[in-house]
Amino acid sequence: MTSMNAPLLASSALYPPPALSFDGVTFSHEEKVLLGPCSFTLDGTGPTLIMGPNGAGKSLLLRLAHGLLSPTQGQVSWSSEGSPRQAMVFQQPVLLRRSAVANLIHALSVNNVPRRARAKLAFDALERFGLAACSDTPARVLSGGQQQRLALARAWVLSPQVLFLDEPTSALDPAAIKAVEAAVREFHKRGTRIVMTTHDLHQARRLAGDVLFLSGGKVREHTPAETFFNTPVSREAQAFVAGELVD
Ligand SMILES: Nc1ncnc2c1ncn2[C@@H]1O[C@H](COP(=O)(O)OP(=O)(O)OP(=O)(O)O)[C@@H](O)[C@H]1O
Repeated sequence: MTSMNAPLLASSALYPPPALSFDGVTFSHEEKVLLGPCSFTLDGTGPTLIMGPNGAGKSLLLRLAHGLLSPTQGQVSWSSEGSPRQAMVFQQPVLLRRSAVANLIHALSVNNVPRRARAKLAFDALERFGLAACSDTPARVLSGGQQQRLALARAWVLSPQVLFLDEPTSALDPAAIKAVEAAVREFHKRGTRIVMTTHDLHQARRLAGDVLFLSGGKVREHTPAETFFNTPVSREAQAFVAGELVD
């Protein structure tokens, strides 16, 4: 599912993208602290890859950043005035029961893009993401990789300043993973802030500008990617990079 929560501008994303700050953010459920307290700022060029073992709190952090969850304590803020235009792509894309192109046109319509501009924007995005031949195919009949590219195309037409991706390739084969990574690079080149979770160390090495490493609901490390992979500081990150089983 792609969700937008700021007015859509006709232009592409503005550069540099807004910085994201967590200030003492905690998320608790039934009195149990699941995440935090977390304090960090994402103000580099990224992409930011969020890594850590199962249950570390990666998805919670992404959902708090995107505003799908509210912190129990602390504040999530942006350097921009108000919340930037942002989209989120999930592991399992949520697509409407209609054609690929109609999914994009619907997204443009609900974001108040003028009717006359919608078809061109939609077809251009399908072409960019290698889906031109599938424009009339029902979205839910597309392969998993095509569906994920359609979810990315739907985000693309809305020119987000920030794109969150939660394990977008964990259900895909290598060719589909390559296509999704190429799409992520396209967003990055356009100046969109990318914040993405992955379990895949190789993928993180290919994509990351910086790495935010979580374990046990805490941020253990936030460093440039090179530092994270070559000289991780925390014991947890050292074990993770070494491929040991971390919990
Ligand atoms: N809405 C929620 N309410 C209660 N508990 C939750 C909620 N969302 C997640 N949790 C719990 O919070 C912890 C962190 O979950 P989260 O999904 O963020 O981990 P993760 O690092 O993304 O893990 P994985 O790599 O397995 O996807 C887990 O113990 C999970 O069961």
